[in-house]
Amino acid sequence: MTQQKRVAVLTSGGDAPGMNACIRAVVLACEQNGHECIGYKHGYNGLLNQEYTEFTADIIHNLIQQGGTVLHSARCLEFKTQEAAQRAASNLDALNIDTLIVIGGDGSFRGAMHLSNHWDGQVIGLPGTIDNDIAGTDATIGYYTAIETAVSSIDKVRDTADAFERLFLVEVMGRHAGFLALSAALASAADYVVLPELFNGEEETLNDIHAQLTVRRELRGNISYIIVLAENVWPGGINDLSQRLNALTNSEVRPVILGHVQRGGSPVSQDRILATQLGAHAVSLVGKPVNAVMVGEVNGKPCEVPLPMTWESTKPLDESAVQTMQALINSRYA
Ligand SMILES: Nc1ncnc2c1ncn2[C@@H]1O[C@H](COP(=O)(O)OP(=O)(O)OP(=O)(O)O)[C@@H](O)[C@H]1O
Ligand SMILES: O=P(O)(O)OC[C@H]1O[C@](O)(CO)[C@@H](O)[C@@H]1O
Repeated sequence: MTQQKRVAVLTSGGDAPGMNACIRAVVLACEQNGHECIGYKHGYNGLLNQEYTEFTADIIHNLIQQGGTVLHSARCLEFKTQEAAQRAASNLDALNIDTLIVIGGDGSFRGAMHLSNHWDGQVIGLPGTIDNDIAGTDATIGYYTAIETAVSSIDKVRDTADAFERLFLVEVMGRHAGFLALSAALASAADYVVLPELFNGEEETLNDIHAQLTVRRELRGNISYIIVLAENVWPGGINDLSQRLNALTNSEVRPVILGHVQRGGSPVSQDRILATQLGAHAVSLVGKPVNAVMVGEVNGKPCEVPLPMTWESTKPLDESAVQTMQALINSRYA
């Protein structure tokens, strides 16, 4: 028989499809285990301003398929201060909260750790970000949906690229990691992909693209060419790369920034299932002697990882995906 606890949940940092599915799982699992559950709104701002909501059956009804987050999200710079963590701790104590569940990215986990250093309660993180840049979990909630969104957009770009036999540059999100760009490039059969993890500098990249494109044109004539560019890699940004490619390849180059579209939309099944399993597992830890951990998933099984590990280790790109990419995309005409 589990002891009844009071649990609070919040979503923080960039929103991700599946955050709602995760909130739903947390609320339902709490109900199942006899815990009470409240939701703080607007990320850590809600914790500082004591802005929260009691969950009702209405809030979680039909929630699993909705994009965004019903609790809203925020980036709260103030939370980095000692005073903020102390205020958050006393706000949690005032509501007799035993466990705080934070759904967010590595920044949100740093915030969770910061709070944990000032609060006696239990803190559990759940990985929610389209970037998939969190060590200790194979995937993050929202990543799979963002891949689908990027791929369906690139498919559309391809139609017009083909019609005009143009070179297109498509910028994909991911902050400083290339997971989303690599997966989107593989699934959309892009012709070239520029990733932060494998970036060898501007000149080398330009020459490489030029060499690949030249062989391709020799073989197939003046056909379309799609380059996926991970955001924040190219020092001068996508327009600079576009102009330089234009001059170098004597081609009409069009830059497309997919942007925040990648954060929206109804979560795909993989994100719903991941969110549901991780949310339920987090609640199974409530009241247990486990603290300041992220609940992630490795090889299909939930696992607990100390929060600092999630940002102190750098998560590598999947090796076999990189090999496939090198064989079929970037070094196709080697
Ligand atoms: N070092 C820190 N100490 C305390 N709080 C932090 C720290 N770093 C981040 N936070 C809190 O976490 C919030 C979210 O962090 P951040 O903006 O980096 O997004 P994230 O959680 O990494 O998600 P995403 O990368 O998907 O946008 C910050 O706005 C801040 O409130
Ligand atoms: O919505 P904002 O604050 O512009 O943040 C954009 C960043 O957030 C993310 O969408 C999620 O971390 C990144 O991919 C992107 O770099």
